[in-house]
Amino acid sequence: MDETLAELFAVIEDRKETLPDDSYTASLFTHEKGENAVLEKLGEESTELVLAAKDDDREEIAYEAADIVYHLLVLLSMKDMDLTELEDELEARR
Ligand SMILES: N=c1c2ncn([C@@H]3O[C@H](COP(=O)(O)OP(=O)(O)OP(=O)(O)O)[C@@H](O)[C@H]3O)c2ncn1[C@@H]1O[C@H](COP(=O)(O)O)[C@@H](O)[C@H]1O
Repeated sequence: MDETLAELFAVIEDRKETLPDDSYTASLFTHEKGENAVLEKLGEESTELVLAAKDDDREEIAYEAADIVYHLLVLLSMKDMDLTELEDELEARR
């Protein structure tokens, strides 16, 4: 899981740097709404996750959770944070 997150974060950082035309990630970094675009996504997907959980829909829970994790990593990158800051916080709670 750590490796998956690290690889995804590296792709996000690359998209931020290179801004390819066909990249959804790049479109979040250049969105006219600024960081609100990713913040709105996180809000919408949190609601969708809650609904999936209430329905006991395991497939939908995994889908929405993945959407949230991806957009969370985009937010960290947007704030020029590193994945280790999240990992350090989680480690400090063990
Ligand atoms: N993990 C993701 C990822 N998760 C979600 N998304 C996009 O986030 C958007 C979510 O929007 P919506 O919630 O409106 O859409 P939805 O989830 O299809 O529909 P609902 O949940 O609303 O029913 C969709 O366009 C998804 O494609 C992602 N886009 C990209 N990635 C990763 O980022 C990499 C780089 O992608 P590009 O930047 O597009 O090259 C990819 O290889 C993936 O590894």
